[in-house]
Amino acid sequence: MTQDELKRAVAQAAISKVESAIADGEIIGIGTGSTANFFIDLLADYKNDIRGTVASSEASAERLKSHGIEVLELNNAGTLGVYVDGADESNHHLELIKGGGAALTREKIAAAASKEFICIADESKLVDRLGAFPLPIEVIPMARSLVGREVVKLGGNPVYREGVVTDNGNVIIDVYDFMIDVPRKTEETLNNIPGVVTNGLFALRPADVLLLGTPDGVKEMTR
Ligand SMILES: O=C(CO)[C@H](O)[C@H](O)COP(=O)(O)O
Repeated sequence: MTQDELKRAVAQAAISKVESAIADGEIIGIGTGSTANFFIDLLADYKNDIRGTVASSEASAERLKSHGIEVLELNNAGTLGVYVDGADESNHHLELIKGGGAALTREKIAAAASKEFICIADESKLVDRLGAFPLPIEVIPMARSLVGREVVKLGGNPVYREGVVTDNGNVIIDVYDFMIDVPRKTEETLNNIPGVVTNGLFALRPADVLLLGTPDGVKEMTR
């Protein structure tokens, strides 16, 4: 199976998981990225049944609207029934690295606003230890150099993601060669640097369910 076929399979499995939430009139949170895009496209079949969605990026909002699916502001949506999103890495505790698509802050907000976070990924994303994927940090532009120096003090190798501006008007620093032994601690430490909006570790609010696409079918992991 190709990677896209695995992504589509997990997106289909996630659709089955959210059917009851849709029937109950819950608002569905929608992530960002190529796996989330498969989910959005499959969700189009339910556009007449969905009360509303909240998107974690402008790109996902546009894709939802192109299918005729209602998109709400989070401030008007209350608690989300379920949030479905991809990841760049997941460990076996369902702690994640996200933000490869630069949408990490809105993704973290949507996950925090949700009763249940379902992560969808192909099997290449499951790792024993987080950190082979460079850890994204969203940074207020004037703090870029300061944050970079602080990251070096913590042992990371910060690289400015040139040409990328987030939906919130900020920049992204990707941290290479980082030892992430205790993800919750690293998440807190980085978020305490002035100028950091948030970092791409989802350990304080990990996924509740991980649907993993494998050639043998979709595997489900829970915390
Ligand atoms: O965090 C993200 C975007 O900010 C994505 O969920 C992550 O990059 C995975 O993307 P894909 O499904 O394309 O592999």
